[in-house]
Amino acid sequence: MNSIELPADAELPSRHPKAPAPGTELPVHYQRCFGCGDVDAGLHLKIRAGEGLTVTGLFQVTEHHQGAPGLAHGGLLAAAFDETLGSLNWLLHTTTVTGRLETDFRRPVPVDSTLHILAKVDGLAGRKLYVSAEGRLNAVDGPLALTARGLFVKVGIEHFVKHGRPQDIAEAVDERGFEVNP
Ligand SMILES: CCCCCCCC(=O)SCCNC(=O)CCNC(=O)[C@H](O)C(C)(C)COP(=O)(O)OP(=O)(O)OC[C@H]1O[C@@H](n2cnc3c(N)ncnc32)[C@H](O)[C@@H]1OP(=O)(O)O
Repeated sequence: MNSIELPADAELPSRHPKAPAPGTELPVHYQRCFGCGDVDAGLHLKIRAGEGLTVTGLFQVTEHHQGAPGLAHGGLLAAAFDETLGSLNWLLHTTTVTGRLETDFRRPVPVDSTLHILAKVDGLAGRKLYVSAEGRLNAVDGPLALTARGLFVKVGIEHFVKHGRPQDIAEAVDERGFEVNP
């Protein structure tokens, strides 16, 4: 239950034929999402489809994201990785949720930095999607600040309907016929 190692039977899934073209900015998957949505206190991540099974995320670190004076809070950086890794769903046209996320903090991230995140799919085994990412400071080839590995688990729409706060589910259904991920 605790391992995030790519299992021997994992295979690289195919990019979905209707995946957004490389370079396309991915739509907000839920307006009130803390990671990508239109939320005052949110992360306001900008995520684009990349080549193959990759996406890129841009996280502008502001003074609202501090954990120590002038430095980004580690939990928020992990959240930025969670969101970017979760956005790989768009390439597969599947719905997954985070089962496990390991984040290695290799270098402090100052306020006013732009974190360039590159996330990729490493393999799929049954419902388990193995993913990884790296984050670099201020340029795609900037200093390496974070790396992460994640295990996302495929779920059906009932996951959200069953567990989500009813009033938010009802509003989401009203707004767009309920769709959380692509
Ligand atoms: C565009 C979208 C962007 C979205 C970005 C944001 C993404 C998120 O933050 S999602 C929110 C955070 N995550 C959650 O709330 C998930 C909470 N957890 C759950 O709901 C459940 O534990 C869930 C769905 C992950 C798995 O439960 P369930 O469906 O019953 O499946 P279960 O049988 O337990 O697990 C399936 C497989 O995954 C494995 N697994 C599940 N969790 C873990 C884990 N933490 N570590 C290792 N393996 C795990 C199980 O061992 C099992 O493996 P196998 O098939 O080999 O037996």
